[in-house]
Amino acid sequence: MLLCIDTGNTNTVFSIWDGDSFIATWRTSTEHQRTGDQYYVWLSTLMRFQGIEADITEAIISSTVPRVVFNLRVLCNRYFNCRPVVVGKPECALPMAPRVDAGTTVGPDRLVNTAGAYDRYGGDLIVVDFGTATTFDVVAADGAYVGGVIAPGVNLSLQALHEAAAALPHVDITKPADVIGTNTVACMQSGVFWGYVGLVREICARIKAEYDRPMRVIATGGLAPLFEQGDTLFDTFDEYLTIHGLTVIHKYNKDLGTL
Ligand SMILES: Nc1ncnc2c1ncn2[C@@H]1O[C@H](COP(=O)(O)OP(=O)(O)O)[C@@H](O)[C@H]1O
Ligand SMILES: CC(C)(COP(=O)(O)O)[C@@H](O)C(=O)NCCC(=O)O
Ligand SMILES: [K+]
Repeated sequence: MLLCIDTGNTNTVFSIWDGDSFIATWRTSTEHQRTGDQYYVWLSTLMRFQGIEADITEAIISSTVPRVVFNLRVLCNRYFNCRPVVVGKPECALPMAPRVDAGTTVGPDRLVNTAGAYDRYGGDLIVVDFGTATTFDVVAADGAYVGGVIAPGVNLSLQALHEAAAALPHVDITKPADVIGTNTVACMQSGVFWGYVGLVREICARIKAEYDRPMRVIATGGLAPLFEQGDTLFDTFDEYLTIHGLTVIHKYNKDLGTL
């Protein structure tokens, strides 16, 4: 069975696959101090709790936080006796190389989203991933990542208001019914939520104008559903796009015979 690990700056998602069948997925916070042993205690407890007897023999890792990779490698080596494929490392081949400025390191999550989205939806896409940062990835007709946009994440924007202004509290994001807030919290939520709707709409419109071919917009990431409701920002919402991308890249490397 295959263990897929997707580490973002806030959360790390583990998922287990048996060939094309999805077995389970779990999420934990991303902390670079966590050791391989700690990951295993957490993971094996959840597996036992759900009665999953997974015989993990292969693993693939994508991490936007380079320093956690060491301990994730230890987890795979020590407890699953396998060498994980790490997206972004030279030994991990990609179905299509990114076409970006020389010397640019594209976030592995964006490469994974690109591979997953191309496999499921074909090319000419904008993938919007609502993570710690909100990324827009442009996937060309041939499936290559050809650039995009990085915007401050939704929660990051709220946190920045709280941290920079003495009188602004910590607030969770929600979709406000009205635009005109009648208290501080409602004003903040309105600013970030409706501001974000505008940000997504404007960036997608400008990408489409610049790209000059019809494109579809695919949304993913923890907060994407919040922006899905009632607004026509996206063509498709795909919660499991990144996980799917990891399975696609793993299969690609396996088929090459390099694993
Ligand atoms: N289902 C959810 N509901 C509300 N907030 C969420 C949910 N999932 C994630 N978040 C929040 O969205 C932000 C981005 O999370 P996530 O997509 O896990 O980011 P990353 O991939 O960068 O680690 C975080 O602040 C997280 O707490
Ligand atoms: C933009 C990101 C911080 C998003 O990470 P996330 O929100 O998933 O934690 C990550 O993709 C990254 O570190 N990228 C490197 C720069 C680039 O992609 O161009
Ligand atoms: K992400």
